[in-house]
Amino acid sequence: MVHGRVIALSVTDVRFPTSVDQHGSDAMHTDPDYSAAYVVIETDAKDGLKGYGLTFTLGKGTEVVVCAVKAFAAHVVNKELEEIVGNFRGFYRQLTSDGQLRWIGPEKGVVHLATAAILNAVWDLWAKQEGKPLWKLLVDMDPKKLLSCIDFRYITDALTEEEAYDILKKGKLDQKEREEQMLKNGYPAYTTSCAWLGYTDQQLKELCAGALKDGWTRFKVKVGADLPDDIRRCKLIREMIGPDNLLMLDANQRWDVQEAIDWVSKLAEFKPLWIEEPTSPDDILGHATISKALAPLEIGIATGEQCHNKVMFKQFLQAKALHYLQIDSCRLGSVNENLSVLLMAKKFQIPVCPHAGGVGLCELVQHLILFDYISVSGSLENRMCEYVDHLHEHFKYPVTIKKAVYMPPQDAGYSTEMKEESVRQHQFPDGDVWQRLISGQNV
Ligand SMILES: C[C@H](O)[C@@H](O)[C@@H](O)[C@H](O)C(=O)O
Ligand SMILES: [Mg+2]
Repeated sequence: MVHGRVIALSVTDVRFPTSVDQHGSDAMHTDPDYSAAYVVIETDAKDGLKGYGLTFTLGKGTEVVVCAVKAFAAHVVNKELEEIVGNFRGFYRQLTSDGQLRWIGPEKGVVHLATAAILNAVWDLWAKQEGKPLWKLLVDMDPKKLLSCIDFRYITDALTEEEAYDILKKGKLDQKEREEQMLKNGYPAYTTSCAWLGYTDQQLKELCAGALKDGWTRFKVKVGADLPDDIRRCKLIREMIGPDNLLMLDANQRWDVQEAIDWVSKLAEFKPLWIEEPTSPDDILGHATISKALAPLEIGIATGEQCHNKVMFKQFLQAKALHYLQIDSCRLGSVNENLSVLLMAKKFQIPVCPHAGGVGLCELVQHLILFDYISVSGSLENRMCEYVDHLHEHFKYPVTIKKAVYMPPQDAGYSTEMKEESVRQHQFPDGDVWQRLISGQNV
């Protein structure tokens, strides 16, 4: 049973200067400082457990999200935890329907990122109080209880609560076997760490050679800024990984619709499995057009890391505008909204291949994809979870990757907790790391 009354919610602006070495760089985000609005929830319960939550942001964006989290705090503080998770659908609705904050969303952008950070902390605390890793809390949960966490408003034309219940009931069959399989073999992953856009060819070669040695067989390359560069880099990486390993491309929204079709056609010889975010993440029909045009080349469309909410995912699915659905643990309204998207993907038979990386995204999303496999999709076909090898050392319960698979986390919670020392040092602008940078150079 959950217990305790929330007595405090704090939020910290935590930033890592990853742009200095071009880690995380792509065709649109050329100077990304991986950052998080980091939330801690305390209760008056005697167990002393705290809930930790975050949303992933980049540099300056963090201060705006921090402001939004503070604006939401009154909804959480002084509430009994039981009141929150006992009617989680209602609480989700309460946050997303705040009569004043809704105007600057609704359910999208900064307010939605803030909602994610807060609710991620609530889920962490819930799982900790139950003494289970979050994926296991979800796997063990009764379908009716799971459904009571989801707000179905706006999606019932695509997925009714009854249909969702049937999916979850079927998901219970052979669940135990799939759980054991995950505990033994882990969940398949791909790596993006070898080929950020700002890396030199030499770096790309070295990182790729290292990754192959570590057993990686699936690689994502950033493209979209300069075609001759893309051709050279794709050729290099395809030569290194050979014809049988998988190659994915990510343009991070760089092109117009026709431009995307023309550009990707010129990279078809490198046999990419998918092109990710070829155009504006909001352009559902544009993605559908690109998808049709690239079908003869057998290149799929992947998107989702900047898909605002379940309504957009619904339309992407209805319009047949994507082949690989990339949920994000911090862009949607936490586990609650992600559950609805996993269920819609199951109904539309589209594989979920989560977005991860950034700071903390691998730690969080591994729980969701494990639940998806064990209790919803039951399939590994065309499925893999992104992995990026940065900043795990700042987490108290970092991911365990073994030979290119995620091994299920065992510690109670949502793996969201950062090391106190890391938070202190990277707090912006007062942490030591930033003070040193500010005194030495302009940031
Ligand atoms: C700014 C970030 O590193 C993005 O480039 C990254 O999340 C990326 O789109 C990805 O798919 O991993
Ligand atoms: Mg991407």
